[in-house]
Amino acid sequence: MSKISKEHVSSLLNGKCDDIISLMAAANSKRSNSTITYSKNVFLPLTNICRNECGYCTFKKDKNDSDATILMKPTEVMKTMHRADEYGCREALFTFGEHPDDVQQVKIALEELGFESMLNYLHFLCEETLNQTDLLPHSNPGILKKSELKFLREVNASMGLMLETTSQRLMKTVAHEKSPGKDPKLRIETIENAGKLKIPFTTGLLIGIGETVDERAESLLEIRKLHDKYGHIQEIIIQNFKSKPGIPMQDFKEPSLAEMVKMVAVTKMLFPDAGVQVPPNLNRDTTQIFVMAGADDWGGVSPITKDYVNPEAPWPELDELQMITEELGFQMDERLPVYPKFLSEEFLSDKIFEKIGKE
Ligand SMILES: O=c1nc2n(C[C@H](O)[C@H](O)[C@H](O)CO)c3cc(O)ccc3cc-2c(=O)[nH]1
Ligand SMILES: C[C@H]1O[C@@H](n2cnc3c(N)ncnc32)[C@H](O)[C@@H]1O
Ligand code: MET
Ligand code: SF4
Repeated sequence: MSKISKEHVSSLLNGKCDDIISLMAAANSKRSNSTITYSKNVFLPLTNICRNECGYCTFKKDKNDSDATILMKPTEVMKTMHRADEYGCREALFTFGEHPDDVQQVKIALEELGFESMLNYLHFLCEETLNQTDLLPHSNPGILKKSELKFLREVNASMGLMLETTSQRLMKTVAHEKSPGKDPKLRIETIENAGKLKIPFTTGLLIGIGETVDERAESLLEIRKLHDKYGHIQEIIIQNFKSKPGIPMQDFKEPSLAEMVKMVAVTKMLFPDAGVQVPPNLNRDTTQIFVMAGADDWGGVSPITKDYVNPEAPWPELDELQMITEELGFQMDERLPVYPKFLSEEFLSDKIFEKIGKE
């Protein structure tokens, strides 16, 4: 499968009705069992200050905005963490703006707490999480250097970075023109370094931000290439762009159901050895179709926090997810933020391995 050409992938992504139905059936047959996995998580948006300005994002705030979170304090983070622990959550998802400490206000807030940098603070919070709760950290803080990945690996069960797209062209369009951190070269480098360091890794694509079908094919093949080389990709998120009032891309058309179905099915065809996630909260009415097209993971679902990146899209209740899963003849299966095949000393730091091993 890894020898498949870009032309072939593009032609699958351009398929019409009958082709799509065959593609869905083929992708559905690639699943390894009849379970749809999910992770019970808590979302910790440590800061919404970000050096980038993606044309689709409402998460990032300006430092002067009244609703900016310059920095969540340790007491606030750990209070939410303990509540998550009581609810039985197992994943602490640390997602926030990229290089926030380039901004003076964040830098000062960190210094007041005694931290030199955002990543030192993140490391501290991950360690506190491991020491005080049963949750396992999964951090997704944007692009990282190899040394930074190595430092965070000690205290993360897995890490994540959306590739978004391999399209260099989008660096000159409204999607990414103000986002140096979305340069595909830098994102690929981060994912590659995570592979060298044997970090179980979640990545994904954002569909509908101006990329062409060929560029979608190229993006999938790039992830396939990285996974062939390092074997560290645990999950691929196929995320559909949601238009929101006030964003620079508000007039962009959201991807159609057919486009998304083809994308999900082709992803499962190319990655029978990884989870394929379509966020259920962004597809309330169409979620089951993606399962029929080969998706096998619901991602992080939180009983106590919202999706701060898409706050207008509440996560379905677990009961509802269970109903729509079982209606299709599948079973829900809770997973940790690290997939079972990576539960080894090779892919986990001593600290994480010991913590999980004690269960
Ligand atoms: O709830 C969300 N979880 C997001 N997650 C978490 C994800 O849903 C799950 O927690 C992972 O499946 C954990 O393995 C991300 C994880 C990444 O590594 C990279 C990007 C995302 C993006 C989101 C997101 O927009 N919303
Ligand atoms: C955390 C992830 O959320 C995604 N993201 C950011 N903004 C949007 C949007 N408007 N619609 C869908 N996904 C979005 C990006 O892919 C980012 O990496
Ligand atoms: N800012 C990071 C990125 O875009 C994390 C997700 S968006 C809040 O990669
Ligand atoms: S998507 Fe991430 S990198 Fe882009 S502006 Fe939003 S927070 Fe920053």
